[in-house]
Amino acid sequence: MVDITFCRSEDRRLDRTGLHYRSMSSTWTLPDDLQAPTIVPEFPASGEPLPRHWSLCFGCGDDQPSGIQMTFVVGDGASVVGRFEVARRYQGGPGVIHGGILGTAFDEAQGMACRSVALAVVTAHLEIDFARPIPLDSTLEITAKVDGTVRRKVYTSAEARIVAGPGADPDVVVGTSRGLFLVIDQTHFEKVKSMVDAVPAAAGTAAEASSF
Ligand SMILES: CCCCCCCCCC(=O)SCCNC(=O)CCNC(=O)[C@H](O)C(C)(C)COP(=O)(O)OP(=O)(O)OC[C@H]1O[C@@H](n2cnc3c(N)ncnc32)[C@H](O)[C@@H]1OP(=O)(O)O
Repeated sequence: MVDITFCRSEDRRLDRTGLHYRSMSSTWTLPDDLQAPTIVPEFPASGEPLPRHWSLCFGCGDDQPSGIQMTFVVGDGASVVGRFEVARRYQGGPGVIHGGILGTAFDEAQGMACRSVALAVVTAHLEIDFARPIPLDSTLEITAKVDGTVRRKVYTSAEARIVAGPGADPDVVVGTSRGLFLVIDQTHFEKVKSMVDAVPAAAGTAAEASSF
């Protein structure tokens, strides 16, 4: 059997403290013309809750019972801190979170961080390193930030830690992510907004869907 520890190149190895996790990504580079994030006035102050962006969203919607219902507070600068419980229905491998659920959480958190610089964005590219198994029944915290912008492009990154329940250790990074989001305008959802759960008035309005 191959020991993958010895197959990793230097920049793919984990720091054993878990504190200084080095990215495994070979494709992600920040552009030379990256601009520092300019925070929009609508973004709440550090420590304030950041409301869900859409009530039916699988990541944060409180009218979406099948979703992971992440909650957020604003962090320092262009950052957010999101949390959710790793429910047993999110199981992938025996006893641990499904990778796609962790992907959802990163997508949601990095998208929410983009609200510091833009009113609406969509994900264009997302890449994840799964660093440690994440047990069911744990509470996962995702810290996400905007690293910078180039025109409509918003470059983000995030780290996940288990902060309560099985495996809790806030000093260990259990996953990391990098993502590119694109700022959109109201026309982006024009063609699909009538499809919103077939009952937009019950859980959110078409106007709300337009603003995402
Ligand atoms: C603020 C509220 C948000 C709250 C959180 C939400 C969390 C959840 C977010 C989601 O899950 S959104 C759902 C998943 N994503 C989508 O459905 C997006 C589907 N894709 C698209 O609609 C379009 O591809 C997209 C809007 C992303 C880009 O199309 P555009 O026509 O607007 O972009 P364009 O082709 O003009 O490219 C603009 C720039 O982005 C670059 N770009 C676009 N897509 C890229 C990509 N995939 N990878 C790398 N670069 C990309 C492109 O090269 C170019 O760079 P330059 O400005 O330097 O020339």
